[in-house]
Amino acid sequence: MPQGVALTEDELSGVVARAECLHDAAAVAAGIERLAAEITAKLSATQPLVLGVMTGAIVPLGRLLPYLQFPLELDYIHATRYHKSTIGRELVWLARPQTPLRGRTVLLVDDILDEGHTFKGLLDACREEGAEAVYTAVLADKPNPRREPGMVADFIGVTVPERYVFGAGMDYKGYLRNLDGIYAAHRDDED
Ligand SMILES: O=P(O)(O)OC[C@H]1O[C@H](OP(=O)(O)OP(=O)(O)O)[C@H](O)[C@@H]1O
Ligand SMILES: Nc1nc2[nH]cnc2c(=O)[nH]1
Repeated sequence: MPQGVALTEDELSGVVARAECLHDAAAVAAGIERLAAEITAKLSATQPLVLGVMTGAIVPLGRLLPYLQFPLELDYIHATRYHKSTIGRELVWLARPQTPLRGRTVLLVDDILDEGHTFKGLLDACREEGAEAVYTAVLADKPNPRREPGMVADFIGVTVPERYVFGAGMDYKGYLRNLDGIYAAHRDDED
């Protein structure tokens, strides 16, 4: 096994083989197009500042941007609470946006909304920085009974069940973000 690597190729193949495909590549593509249409309808006249929530936003945001054919600025924000694990902990800030938020319409783009603690922290921070309006877009919405009260994404690509999911930007212990579909990990692989 190469140095510094946490999971072997065989272990990762096993995780994928045992997983359930929830949304195949075509369904993910349709979800991205749905997001783009709804975001365009709502925000195309606002010159929004689009903030990708690293790292999970990379794939959905990269796929979304070419469909957003109106003036926008792009920056990123980085806060994490899963740390290559399947269990969320406290939110740790890694990077704040360099673009001033004061008076701006901000669109936060992320891969998944689950318990909502990440978006809660990001929304509070954007408002504290003076954003005029803050919208949220996620590729995958996971309705979770433990969801932070009031946290609902404004724009949703697809819905996933209350399972640990990966692919289309979402990681399994730091891996598998590069799969083109969305998969639910087998219960035995969840911790
Ligand atoms: O709604 P929540 O329960 O707070 O979880 C959602 C967050 O969890 C993941 O981030 P993670 O901390 O794993 O970092 P990542 O973007 O590097 O995957 C995901 O990208 C969301 O930002
Ligand atoms: N990859 C991944 N990240 C998450 N963050 C919160 N829930 C999830 C999930 O189900 N999968």
